[in-house]
Amino acid sequence: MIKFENVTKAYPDGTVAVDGLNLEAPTGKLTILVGPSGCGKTTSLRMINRLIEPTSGTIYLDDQPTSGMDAALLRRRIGYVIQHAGLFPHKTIVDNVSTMPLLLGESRQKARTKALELMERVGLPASFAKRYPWQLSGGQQQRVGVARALASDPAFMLMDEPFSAVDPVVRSQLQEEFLRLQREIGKTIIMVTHDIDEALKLGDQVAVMRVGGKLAQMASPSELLTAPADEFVADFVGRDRGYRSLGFTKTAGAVAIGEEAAVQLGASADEARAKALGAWVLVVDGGRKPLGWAQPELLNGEVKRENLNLSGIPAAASGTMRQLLDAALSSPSRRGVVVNEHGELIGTVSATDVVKAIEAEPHLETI
Ligand SMILES: Nc1ncnc2c1ncn2[C@@H]1O[C@H](COP(=O)(O)OP(=O)(O)OP(=O)(O)O)[C@@H](O)[C@H]1O
Repeated sequence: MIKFENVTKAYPDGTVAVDGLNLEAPTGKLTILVGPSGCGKTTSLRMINRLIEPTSGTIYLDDQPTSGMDAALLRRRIGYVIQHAGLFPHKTIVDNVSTMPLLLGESRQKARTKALELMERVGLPASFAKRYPWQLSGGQQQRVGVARALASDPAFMLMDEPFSAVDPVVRSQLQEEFLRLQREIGKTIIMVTHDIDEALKLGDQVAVMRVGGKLAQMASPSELLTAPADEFVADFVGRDRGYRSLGFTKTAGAVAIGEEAAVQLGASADEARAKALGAWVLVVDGGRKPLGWAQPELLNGEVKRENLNLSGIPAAASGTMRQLLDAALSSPSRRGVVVNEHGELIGTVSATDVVKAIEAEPHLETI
């Protein structure tokens, strides 16, 4: 656990960057600090590993005040990932990742083996080991940054805008991978971002800060969306709150899934016409994985890939109401495709049925 108790930081020029911050980041969870530019997020983070010393108040690491600890030893217990990865430019990737284990006295061989394991874990091929940071893309450098922070197997991690220097597609990929990794490693993490969507997607809990370094609200993502503490938080969390909060509402059993008579790729136009409901028929592969929708009236012979409309986004039966609604709305037939954990067709849902389920059960279990 990382705990802030009444922590204030006033810079020598009088700027109060953080003002009486009380906050607890629970063990094994990902806590996100989010807020507008200049609200004191980075200052708060850097006070934890004492790159910045608080003016007053106490920060605890598992109930021990950090002020009494040796700063260098403290930093070894805490992994630190920053924007642009902050890699050593003159060191190879494997040397970057093994820096900390070497510092901690591990043999070269062991540190190297561990570094290669970690590289694999964050999705970097071993062939990158001998490259230098400038030979990697921004997203790959960020992965190295994460691997390096994990190298000493710290219980705590601080991450300052770790995914902000890459394009939106890579960013989303890195976020997904990171979530998967965190599910395995369960570190106590505090991450800073200015992006509320990132905070809501990744955080177990989210602390919204306002300029002047005060905590506006600390809550789970779904609570922030459904019960913002005040106008500032409501504004910061942004529009589409009702819709976005559905992203935290499980579908499990709440919406009836209808049967959908699908045809396989290569089926005749006659079969497609016979099985179509309205203008559209769903097309699956040999393993019953949905491929897209076809309009039998437009078919010239058998169902081919080029006949398929691919706009529908299938939802997992175990997913959220938002995914289910999105599946229905994105489908050209307006029937949202629902799949099992192997991606095989279960059936379809209509937007009306999803909305009915939401209305019937406004307090469905949230994630
Ligand atoms: N060394 C310093 N001396 C004086 N003021 C500083 C110093 N470092 C930061 N500040 C000020 O403290 C406030 C908080 O800065 P901080 O970097 O913690 O904000 P932030 O929320 O991380 O911002 P951003 O999202 O823009 O990175 C800002 O007003 C900033 O200008």
